[in-house]
Amino acid sequence: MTPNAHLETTTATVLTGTDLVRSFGKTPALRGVSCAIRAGEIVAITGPSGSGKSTLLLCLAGVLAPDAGAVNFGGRRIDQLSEAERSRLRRTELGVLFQFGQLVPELTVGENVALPLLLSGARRREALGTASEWLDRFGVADLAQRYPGELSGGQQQRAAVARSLVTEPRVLFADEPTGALDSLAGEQLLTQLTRVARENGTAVLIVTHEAQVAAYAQREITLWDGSVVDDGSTAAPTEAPQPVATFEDDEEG
Ligand SMILES: Nc1ncnc2c1ncn2[C@@H]1O[C@H](COP(=O)(O)OP(=O)(O)OP(=O)(O)O)[C@@H](O)[C@H]1O
Repeated sequence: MTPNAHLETTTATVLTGTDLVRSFGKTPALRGVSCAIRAGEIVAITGPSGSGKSTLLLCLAGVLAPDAGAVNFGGRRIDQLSEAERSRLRRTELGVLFQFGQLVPELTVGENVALPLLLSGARRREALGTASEWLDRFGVADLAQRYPGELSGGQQQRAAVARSLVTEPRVLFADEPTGALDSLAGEQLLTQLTRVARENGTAVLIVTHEAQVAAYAQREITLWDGSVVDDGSTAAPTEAPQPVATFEDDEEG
């Protein structure tokens, strides 16, 4: 066994927030939040209304700048990037999904899903082909030619999820993604989203106040009044150090 063989079984951290502070006027939303997200893990951000969940998500996604603290993604301080650089990152390596998927009503469902690829310079035919594959993964490929207004809420949100994953981001940020859906449609969406994310190795951060939604996550980060009160790290496999081979072991072996 090599001295660092244990590292090969440790899932790498893909995103970290360190001591994040953010206020809106005199209202503190985050009071020094730190968290680490590993590649491919599905994490729920929970807590009561106003505890800072959405603010944390938006800071980690590079949508909102923290007043203090750092956000590291893939070795880069994304809180220090320009707006143009952050928005490029959100078109490529980070995906963002909101409660209402915000499909563009004038575009077909297929065009909507292809949009992030088109904005990144892909050819129309290829982008539509890839979009159709992603719609298929969410069971709505037959709706590609329709307009968003002709779809149910659940179908629209599945198309929005397909759009948020079409660039195969390393992290998907989802704010109350099932909040506008009935419980059956919400469960279908979460089942498909978590399955596809696992298949692709995409980490997913889901802001939710619903226990049923949090149950789909491997770990729960709980906020209270702008602070983390529990980050589920006792349940996380890499937080508890495992016995590893020492140099002495190697010399003996
Ligand atoms: N754009 C804003 N302008 C002013 N205050 C804001 C803004 N966004 C958030 N806040 C305040 O910051 C605090 C945290 O809000 P945030 O939306 O992050 O909480 P939340 O846990 O996501 O709440 P909810 O579950 O109700 O969506 C709240 O006091 C909220 O009123």
